[in-house]
Amino acid sequence: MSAHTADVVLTTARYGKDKVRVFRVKRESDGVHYIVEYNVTLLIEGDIDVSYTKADNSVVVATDSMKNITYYLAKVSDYILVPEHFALHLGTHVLSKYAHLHKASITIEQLRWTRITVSGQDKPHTHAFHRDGDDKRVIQVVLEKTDGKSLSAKVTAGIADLLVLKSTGSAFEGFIRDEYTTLVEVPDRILSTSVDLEYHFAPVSIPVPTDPKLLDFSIPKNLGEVKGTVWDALSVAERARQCTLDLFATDESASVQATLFKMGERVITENAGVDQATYKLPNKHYIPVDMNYLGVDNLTP
Ligand SMILES: O=c1[nH]c(=O)c2[nH]c(=O)[nH]c2[nH]1
Repeated sequence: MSAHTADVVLTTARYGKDKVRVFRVKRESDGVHYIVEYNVTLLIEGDIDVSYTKADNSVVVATDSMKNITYYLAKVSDYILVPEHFALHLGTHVLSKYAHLHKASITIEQLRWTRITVSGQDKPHTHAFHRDGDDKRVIQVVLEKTDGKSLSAKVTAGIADLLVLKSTGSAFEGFIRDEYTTLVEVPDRILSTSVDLEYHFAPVSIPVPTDPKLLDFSIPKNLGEVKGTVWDALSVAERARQCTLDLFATDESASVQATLFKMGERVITENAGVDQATYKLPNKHYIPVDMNYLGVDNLTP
């Protein structure tokens, strides 16, 4: 809202449902189960001003209905196992169903569940899983109506809370020394951070579905031809996580900044459809305790 002396106008309006918890088991005929756990946020925009300015609820899709739509699609969508694709399906469904809505923003946070490998068995278990990390996949999809026949889709994906530490292979030297500097230069230090990554896929266009059940959302069949794009989202996510860990482990780090840039470079060069990457690597300090007063050197590794 913006205020003037004479009147107050509504400039933008957006609402929706936060943290819809979704857990889906996909049972294959060979007895193998696939599971996903998501926290889904769905926000919508469109011709909804009168619900704010005139108390007219006739344009309001209840947030409770948004939760039900999310549950319904989680049950019936073929795309549930890939959060980027599920978010595209959910947004496409909502914008096709409600003509007065123009824009949908979906965020999905995916929790880790990895198959247990039972001692003595060569294959991972068919239906038992463990949480093998606190890091999450985070997906954001913004879908907007363009010409009535198609939707423009901006998809970003990434990682949150991937906690890493290395006990050597990291230096920090040569930085500005002036009257504010107390930090000691070190050729070798412990480096730890909680990795936060967001990468942008090149924008895509999605046809508006014509099926009465609005479930004819479809993605290209031949994933081989789309390596590194949004249609290859699971492999992109695996490569992004693995190259982040690889670089963190192997880079002789001159600084967080220099290591961060190398990570971003790898994410972009390994994935043809990714045109931008943003890392946040907050330094988690492990400062050695000075024990020289006890005659013990704890400052030299
Ligand atoms: O890799 C680092 N970059 C910095 O900019 C910085 N600043 C700081 O105090 N320690 C570090 N480490």
